[in-house]
Amino acid sequence: MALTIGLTGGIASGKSTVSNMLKDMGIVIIDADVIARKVVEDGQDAYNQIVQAFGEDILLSDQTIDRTKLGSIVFYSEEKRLLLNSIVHPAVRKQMLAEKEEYIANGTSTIVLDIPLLFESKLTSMVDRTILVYVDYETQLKRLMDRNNLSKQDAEARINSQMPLKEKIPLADAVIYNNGTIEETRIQLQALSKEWDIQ
Ligand SMILES: CC(C)(COP(=O)(O)OP(=O)(O)OC[C@H]1O[C@@H](n2cnc3c(N)ncnc32)[C@H](O)[C@@H]1O)[C@@H](O)C(=O)NCCC(=O)NCCS
Ligand SMILES: Nc1ncnc2c1ncn2[C@@H]1O[C@H](COP(=O)(O)OP(=O)(O)OP(=O)(O)O)[C@@H](O)[C@H]1O
Repeated sequence: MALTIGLTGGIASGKSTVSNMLKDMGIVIIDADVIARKVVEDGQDAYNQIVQAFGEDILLSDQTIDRTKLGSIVFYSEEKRLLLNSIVHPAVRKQMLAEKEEYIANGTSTIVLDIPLLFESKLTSMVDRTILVYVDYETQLKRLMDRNNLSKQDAEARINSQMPLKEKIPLADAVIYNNGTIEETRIQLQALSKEWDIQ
């Protein structure tokens, strides 16, 4: 029987770093962020709904969604964020489930769903077990500011739009602590892979 694992964390906590390690081990990854980009491409239902809800001001000259602009709206307004979530999340969920079922039908033994908002959106029923990639707040803030070239204020707005990582620890079946080096993270993942027979 297939094992479906939900990989979660916070923004810039190291999910992609861990999911790339899993990919290198040959594990199948379904990435919610990648799907969330696809379902808002021009011509998709969610695209039309976003333009209707947020106006044409959030479009770039090539008619694609200006993600920086939309981000600067939704990360500073819970109301707008919930509105965007209500448009995008059902389409993401549907696509993730379809991909998961296809992999299961093809006999894949382990499937990892990389979902940043797994706990916030109460999606744990989609998976058998959960892994949290944890970093402390200061490290998360610094890595996010460096990676996305964000001001402290913008980085904090993004972090604060999610459930605090500390509150996710008791909700997860396993925690990978990513404050240290990449190598230290890899060692924790290898130990967990052995324990859970991830292959
Ligand atoms: C707001 C948007 C336009 C910003 O785009 P941008 O390219 O700058 O960021 P990207 O999509 O790569 O997301 C980066 C990270 O931001 C965080 N994040 C994204 N959306 C949200 C949200 N609605 N609430 C909390 N955190 C979020 C996640 O940790 C994600 O990994 C975009 O994130 C979006 O459309 N979000 C709504 C869909 C969503 O919730 N996606 C997350 C997983 S389904
Ligand atoms: N152990 C580590 N040591 C140093 N830098 C790290 C470590 N882990 C991750 N990083 C860096 O921190 C940043 C965030 O990591 P990563 O992209 O893996 O996070 P993420 O959780 O996938 O983020 P998001 O969901 O926002 O895309 C990246 O620039 C990455 O290179």
